[in-house]
Amino acid sequence: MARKIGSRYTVHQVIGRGSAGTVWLGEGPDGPVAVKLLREDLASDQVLVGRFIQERTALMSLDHPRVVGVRDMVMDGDDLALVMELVQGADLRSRLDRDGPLTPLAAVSVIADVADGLAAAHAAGIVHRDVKPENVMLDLAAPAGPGGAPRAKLTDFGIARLVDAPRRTRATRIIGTPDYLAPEIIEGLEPRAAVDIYALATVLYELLTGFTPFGGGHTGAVLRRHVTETVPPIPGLPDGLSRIIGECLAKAPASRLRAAELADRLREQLPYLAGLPAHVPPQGKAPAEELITPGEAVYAEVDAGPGTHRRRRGPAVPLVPAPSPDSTRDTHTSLRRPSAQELASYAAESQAQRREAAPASGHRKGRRALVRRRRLYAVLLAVVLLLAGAAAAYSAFAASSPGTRAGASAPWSTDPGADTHARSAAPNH
Ligand SMILES: Nc1ncnc2c1ncn2[C@@H]1O[C@H](COP(=O)(O)OP(=O)(O)OP(=O)(O)O)[C@@H](O)[C@H]1O
Repeated sequence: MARKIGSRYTVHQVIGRGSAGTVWLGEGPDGPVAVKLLREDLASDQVLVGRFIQERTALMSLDHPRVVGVRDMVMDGDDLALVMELVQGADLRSRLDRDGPLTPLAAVSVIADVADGLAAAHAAGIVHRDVKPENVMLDLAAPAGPGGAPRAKLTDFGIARLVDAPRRTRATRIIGTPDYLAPEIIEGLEPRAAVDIYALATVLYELLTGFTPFGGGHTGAVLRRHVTETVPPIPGLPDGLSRIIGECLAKAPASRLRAAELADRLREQLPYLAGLPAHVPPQGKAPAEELITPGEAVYAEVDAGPGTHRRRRGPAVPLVPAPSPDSTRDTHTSLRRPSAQELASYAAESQAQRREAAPASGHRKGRRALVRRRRLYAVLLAVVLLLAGAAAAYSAFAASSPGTRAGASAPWSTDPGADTHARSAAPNH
């Protein structure tokens, strides 16, 4: 059913839904467009509308081949809509869900494209703040890139800020998608360009392996890992590419590469990636799932504006996928920011858990096994001594009491009444 949006656009059919609204296929004066109609509750928020007007110029002036262009921003009665360039293709999440990890060549080519888009945005002073596979469109109408990889475009620029800032971004809350959140956001710092680099490196990791480096399990566990854990290495990757991923996932924002540098460094890697196969994730239980502790429930508070907290698209579990109902990924969530003490306690807890769970060196592993064996022997010895003592005491008692001999089966009865009855009845026999 066709519907008018403002005086210039008509939308025909829904092509996608996200947390902020519905995306429609539409028609404008210059041809086909994609129109994102924001949710009603957002569209009626006066602060958001003000922000919408404020951001209009910045978002519309971001013009780059690796960014999905915002053509117009429309306010019409109850409708608040972003009119975008229509991309003939699919988002990267759908591609990943359908086909699994990409070959290293395709993954790096796609991420280099997105880094180009980010470089343009950062140069214009715009931080995306919600880089994730859902927000990368694969442009299937464009000629393919290196190794036949589709060209990529980053979309949803400024949406996280636009939609979330007016009502929810207080000092105590975190806005974003947990798997891709840079540690400084969790620690309460103002998100700068480096948060996009961290998120993009997380996406690269996910394209290569099929899972995010710190995702999986309870949201609190995910946040803690971002702050305290080191990146699990990807086997079989050229060192140069592993180094790039490590630098971009550095905990300190200043240590990360800038977007333009990242794009260049990734393209330098392309010759070394030709012919490398896509990663096949092993099956089994994810070690990170075992690291989740009950204390992490303090993070569970979620701002439940309609649609702001969605769980979907299956598990994003570190190392191997685990079909746990708790391991689906939150997308675009508003969370309570943990206090410094909570983070510190999670850090300490994390180290302790790591000592327990991480593969130990042969020496430490052997020593722990020895200590465990000794403890087991001590417990067994104590049980044997106790039983021997009890048996001796019983034989002494049995020898000195004829009444007990008469009701010999009674002391072993599981019925306390039977036991009492046997002993009290014996003298009458
Ligand atoms: N410019 C576009 N051209 C073509 N399809 C688009 C365009 N923008 C979005 N879509 C489609 O609409 C779907 C929903 O997009 P939307 O941006 O609303 O949500 P999302 O990014 O998937 O999730 P969230 O908003 O929760 O982060 C996308 O998955 C994509 O398939």
